[in-house]
Parts: sequence; C-alpha cells; structure tokens
Amino acid sequence: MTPVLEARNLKRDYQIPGGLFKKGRTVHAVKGVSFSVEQGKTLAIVGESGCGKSTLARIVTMIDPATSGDMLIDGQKIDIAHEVLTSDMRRKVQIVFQNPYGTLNPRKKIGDILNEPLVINTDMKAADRKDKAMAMLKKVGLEEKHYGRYPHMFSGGQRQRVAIARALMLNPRLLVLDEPVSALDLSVQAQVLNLLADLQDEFQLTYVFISHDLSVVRYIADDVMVMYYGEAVEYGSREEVFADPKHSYTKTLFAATPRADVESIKARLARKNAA
Ligand SMILES: Nc1ncnc2c1ncn2[C@@H]1O[C@H](COP(=O)(O)OP(=O)(O)OP(=O)(O)O)[C@@H](O)[C@H]1O
Repeated sequence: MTPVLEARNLKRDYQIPGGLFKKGRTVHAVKGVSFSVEQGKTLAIVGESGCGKSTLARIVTMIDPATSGDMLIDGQKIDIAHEVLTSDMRRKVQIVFQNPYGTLNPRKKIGDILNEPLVINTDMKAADRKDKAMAMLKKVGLEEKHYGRYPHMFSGGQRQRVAIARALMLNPRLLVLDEPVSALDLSVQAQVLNLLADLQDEFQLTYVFISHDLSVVRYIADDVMVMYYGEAVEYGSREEVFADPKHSYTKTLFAATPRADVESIKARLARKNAA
C-alpha cells in the first residue's frame, strides 16, 4: 500500500547571520530523517526541546521548505523547496498547534473561522459551507449554537476542538498534531485524545503526532520516532520502541518521563481491542 506520507532523508539547515565580531553559522535542525505513515495510522515524533520536531512538523505541513530530501503525499512528490508548490498540494496536510488561542482569530466567530479555509480554497456556495461547518462542529463534539460565538467564550479543550474542526474542513490527507494536548488539563487531554482517536476511526485519518509526553504517545501511536539533535535515533512500532528502547538517549528519556493519568484512553483502547 502506498503510504499517505513518505519522507526520505529530509534535511533542514538554518543560517544564523554573523555580527560585527561574530562569524555566521549553520544550525543543522533536521539532519536527514526518513519515515512513512500509512492511511489511518499515527506516527508519533518525540524528543526533547530543540531536537527538531517542530521544524519537521513545519516541513511536513509545507509551512517551511526543507533544505534537501524528498517528501511524497500519496506517492506524489512535493516540491520541498516551495518553488512551485500549489494550493492543491498544501491543502492535503493541515496542522493543529499546541495553543489554539494563539491560532484562532479572537475577532472572528467560530463559523467564520471554519468557513475561511473553504472560502479561500473552494468555490462552495455560502449555504453549503455553513452546512459543512455545522456538521464539523458536531463531529468534534460541539453544538450548532457555538457557530456564532467567539473563541474567548470557549474553554481550552473546546478551542482545541474548534482548531481540529478547522483543520478537517478541507478533508486533508494528513493531520499534523503539534503537541495538541500539552496545554490542557489531564482530564481534558484524555477527552481530546479520545476525540482524535474517534475521528481517525471514522474518517481513516492519518496523523503525525508531535509530543514530548511519552505517556500520551504510548496510547495513541502506531509507530514512534525518537529524535535527538536533529536525527531519528529510534524508529519502529510503538511496541518495539517501548518494550526495548535501543538508544541510550531513548532509555534516559523513558526513565525521566512522568506517567500521566491516561486511564480513560487505556479503557477506550481496551474496549476497541475487545470489539
Ligand atoms: N527559524 C530558525 N532560525 C534558526 N534556528 C532555528 C529556527 N527554528 C529552529 N531553529 C533551531 O533548530 C533546532 C531545532 O528546533 P525545533 O524548534 O525544530 O525543535 P523542537 O524539538 O521542536 O523544540 P521545541 O519543542 O522547543 O519547539 C534548534 O536548535 C533551534 O534553535
């Protein structure tokens, strides 16, 4: 089966300009990383701050170009240098960030926020756009009455639901989730993770899930890639990586991670496995 996303030897360098008495230098943020994700699966990318996860997320989402390497969506090559990147290509991958309040325009109503991607990228009629936005609100566990409200009227968890709904409006092939629950309380984290899992089941969505929290990764990932200083030091199925971490960095990372309360996620997965 052709993977939804395939990355081959992706690299990203940043040039840091020099000053009067200081030489410029190059930061190798991502040093040749390869991975793939099949439809309906979740690849978690984990690692400590500065390891290059967000840079990779921005490359995969086509927000930033890569310095070299190849990226394919459904087997189709993406122009990683962004010289001829079409909007059709861009809309195939959407992203949800950690802090929805920072990415939802506070002056826009939820309905307008959900409509916006359709206005920009499609020629759908206003009535059809509204129908789609209303349906999406329900899919993410919100209600029709929320359509006319502003972001500040919602809780953190509800705002993240809006961000997820907005990301799904263009029926993307891939959703990049960049620390999507890290800013939320534990009980709300579990609800949002359950929502993501339900949406994945229903729409066969494919996720790249960026996280530093291994207790979350353990319950949502199919595959895990551990990054360290721009390199993938570990990559395999969740079971393999968790049962037998090979790299010394991964062992340290696992030992240092507090176990969060993810009982409800565990229960949900147990139910799913039993069904
Ligand atoms: N725009 C930029 N210009 C220069 N250096 C950058 C830029 N963006 C990231 N870097 C550097 O690239 C490296 C990887 O950063 P990146 O933000 O991808 O890591 P991260 O693992 O996502 O960290 P965090 O979790 O803190 O966001 C770091 O050394 C960072 O300082």
